[in-house]
Amino acid sequence: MRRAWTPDQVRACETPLLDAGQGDALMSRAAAGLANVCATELRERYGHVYGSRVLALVGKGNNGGDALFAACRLARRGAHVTVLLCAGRAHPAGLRAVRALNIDVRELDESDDDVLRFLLCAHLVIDGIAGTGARAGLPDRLGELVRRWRGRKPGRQLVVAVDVPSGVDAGTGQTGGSAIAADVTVTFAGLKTGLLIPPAARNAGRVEVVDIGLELADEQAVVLAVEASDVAALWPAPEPSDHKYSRGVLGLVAGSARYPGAAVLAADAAVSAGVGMLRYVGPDTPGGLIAQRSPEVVAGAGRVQAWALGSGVAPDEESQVDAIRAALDEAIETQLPCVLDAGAFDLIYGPLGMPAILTPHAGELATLLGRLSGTIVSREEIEADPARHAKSVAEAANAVVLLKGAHTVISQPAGPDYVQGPATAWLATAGSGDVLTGVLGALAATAGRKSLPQLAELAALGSFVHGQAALLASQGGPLRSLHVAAAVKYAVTELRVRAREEKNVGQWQL
Ligand SMILES: NC(=O)C1=CN([C@@H]2O[C@H](COP(=O)(O)OP(=O)(O)OC[C@H]3O[C@@H](n4cnc5c(N)ncnc54)[C@H](OP(=O)(O)O)[C@@H]3O)[C@@H](O)[C@H]2O)[C@@H](O)CC1
Ligand SMILES: [K+]
Repeated sequence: MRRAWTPDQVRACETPLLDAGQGDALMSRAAAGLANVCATELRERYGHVYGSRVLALVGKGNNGGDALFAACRLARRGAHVTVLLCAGRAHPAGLRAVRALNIDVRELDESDDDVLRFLLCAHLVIDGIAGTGARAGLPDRLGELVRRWRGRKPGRQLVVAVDVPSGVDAGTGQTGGSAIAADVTVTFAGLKTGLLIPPAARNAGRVEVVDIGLELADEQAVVLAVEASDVAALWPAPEPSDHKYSRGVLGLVAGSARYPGAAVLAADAAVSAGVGMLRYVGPDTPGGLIAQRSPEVVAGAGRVQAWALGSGVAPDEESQVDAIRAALDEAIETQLPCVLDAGAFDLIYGPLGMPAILTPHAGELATLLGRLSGTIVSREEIEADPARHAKSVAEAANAVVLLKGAHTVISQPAGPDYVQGPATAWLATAGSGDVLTGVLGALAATAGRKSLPQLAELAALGSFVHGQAALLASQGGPLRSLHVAAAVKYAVTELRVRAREEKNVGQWQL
């Protein structure tokens, strides 16, 4: 599991060490780790550190201090370093260190053209303008220069952000008007929440964590992300004594004569994800299509361990809406977990009476937010701060909210958020959400876990595996949602087998 902490949590952890006079040591470790990553990246991209042109953008705080000391280390390894002071002042000891090495130090009072020339000619730009102490957005002139640089940036140029890309809010993940877009972010002690939360997560690139001797407690992390190594442990697997009913039965109310494909995709995905049994509730079309593709699916309602409701159901499909309503009533009575999508959202007017995962996209979240809390927000406002708005709906509906998007944000009323990054942009295609509903439904039916924190973890797991299945189905090119549904089985199997092999290798090495 990847874990992230708020800047305040990291600062609280730093304070005793700073009080004990270890601030310089912390910065020295941070700068050494930063310089090492820069050197490795320079070697990988250009073959050498010696002779490469490095530009360090330096702000007035400790983030700039890290960049200055790292610049010294790279200069000692033969890089041609230029320092651009972006705020007039800079970390005094760091500045003394670069001056002692005769490193070229410039100020932002150079002409725009000169600054752009520095930016465009560097092999490596180190972004030490601002870190955890920063607000979202860059100051006006700097922001404009960064925008112009981004428009003309050479493809091979490397941008390494120090701790967080400047211009992002390290806590909330907001970016304001302008922010640095990094290829790599070298962060210290542990991930800051803004490195996982969109939109800032898009600016971070690959994130490398440098150990500087701070111990952040795993259980206090407030944003998490499921990764490959978690799947084997978390994915529900049958015991030898299990049968189809004890594994878990999923009830699916989805699709309609108008949108039959949603039901077919959700059913395919649930079967592929390994549900004990699937009961499909709905009209002959799409019921007949499902039976043809998946003869193991049982038609009609019956006892289930979870419901997946609403994909491909329009508000005027009365029989399907009634079936959803009946399933919700049963779920409230027996506290069955439900996965609610599309057509099911129209039936939510307040806190839900059963454990549930809602799977809206930004537009549907805006509608839910308006209905549940009277707050009117646009789709764009949600995309600018998805974590906050997902949390509002999670609190108002007392449910887990999985907000679909390139980054998937999973929020719950009390407990950590999860953010799953994009596996492949090809997944942005019709039917993706229906496949996800099937996967989440299968997980809810078979995991036997239904507290909201457990459902939030399952939602993150399902989202991650959905992305891995998309990677298998895509192979770097266009994909079909049917193939993603089928690939769920192979994604889970591959990740389980890989975990077993790694465990065996580990034992052998011991
Ligand atoms: N503490 C430690 O032990 C360790 C800390 N470490 C490092 O310290 C970093 C935190 O340093 P920090 O607290 O000095 O703040 P920092 O992020 O450098 O800059 C804040 C200054 O920038 C300004 N500013 C604000 N917003 C801005 C914006 N959008 N764009 C531009 N400027 C902006 C604002 O000034 P203002 O504009 O308000 O006058 C403020 O004074 C941390 O990320 C890590 O790298 C490591 O060395 C490990 C040990
Ligand atoms: K930075």
